[in-house]
Amino acid sequence: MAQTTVVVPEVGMTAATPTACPCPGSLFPYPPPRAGMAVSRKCLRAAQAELGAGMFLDYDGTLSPIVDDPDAAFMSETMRMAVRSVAKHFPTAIVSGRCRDKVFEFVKLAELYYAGSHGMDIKGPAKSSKSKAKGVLFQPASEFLPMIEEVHQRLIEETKHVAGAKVENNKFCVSVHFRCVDEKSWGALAETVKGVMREYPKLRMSQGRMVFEVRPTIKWDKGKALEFLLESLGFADCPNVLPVYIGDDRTDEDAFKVLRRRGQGVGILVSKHPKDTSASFSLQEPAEVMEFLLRLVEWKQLSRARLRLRRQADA
Ligand SMILES: O=P(O)(O)OC[C@H]1O[C@H](O[C@H]2O[C@H](CO)[C@@H](O)[C@H](O)[C@H]2O)[C@H](O)[C@@H](O)[C@@H]1O
Repeated sequence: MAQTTVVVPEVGMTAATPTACPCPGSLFPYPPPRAGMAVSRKCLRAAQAELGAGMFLDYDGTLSPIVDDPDAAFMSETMRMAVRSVAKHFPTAIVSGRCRDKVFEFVKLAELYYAGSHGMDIKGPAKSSKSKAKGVLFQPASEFLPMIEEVHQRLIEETKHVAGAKVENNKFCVSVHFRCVDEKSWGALAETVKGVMREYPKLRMSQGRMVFEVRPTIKWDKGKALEFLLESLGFADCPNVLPVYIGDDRTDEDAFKVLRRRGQGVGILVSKHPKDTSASFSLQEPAEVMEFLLRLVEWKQLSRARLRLRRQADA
């Protein structure tokens, strides 16, 4: 059954209900006073103690700033360098609503894992990697490909009269963007999309940041993708592994919930505004995400150097 959603602007949907940080020993509640560096303490401690960690990063709004044109959501070269550096120390995955090929075109790092289409298209690193899950490929919604292609065409046809609307094919799901649509037409556009959805009971509609997202009703989301990746990486039952998931959107909440339920790792919400969230920490914007990643790398390098010195002294 197609899900119905109410159109709300992204700022308007915030709910000022800060969640207390669930991590024992962590220093700052959500949202921290100055999110930027506060958030990194627990992760840094892990890096320092030579514990393993896995980085799971959403793309839009997390690694790249939100822009009007989805095809122009480029990440900066410095952000790319930060992600590349972090991936040298921790297995790193991009978990995005975008089609996997498209997000790879933006990120351009072959050594990462990519989970595109909200986790419905997972692939391990192409480049030589020491990782256990190198050859992994998982597509739980492949039977929906023809239906998604059909609904994509239908949505293009049905929304072509709405100025500013843009339909994006994300392979196992479809996005209908309304960021550039006049606010007065949002309701009508939502009705049009819902009308098409009624013909496809095996698909459902949800709402992201100024976007309607159409996808299969299967029980698969970014949270399931995160669990799949943790399993593939051999991290599932390792208390000394600290997965870090960073994301800005409603769909990232599924991943935050997984971490909370498992009592493993930390979820970090990227938002300038307080929101209802299952994340434990927040960063305000992609620039802070970059700073956080670089700090993590710095501390990891420092801890390695410290360990080397200690070993030399003990020898
Ligand atoms: O899971 P994500 O990587 O965050 O992908 C979610 C959607 O991101 C993109 O749309 C969003 O970013 C666009 C570019 O900044 C912006 O114009 C749009 O309003 C946002 O919703 C992407 O285009 C969608 O297909 C993804 O589903």
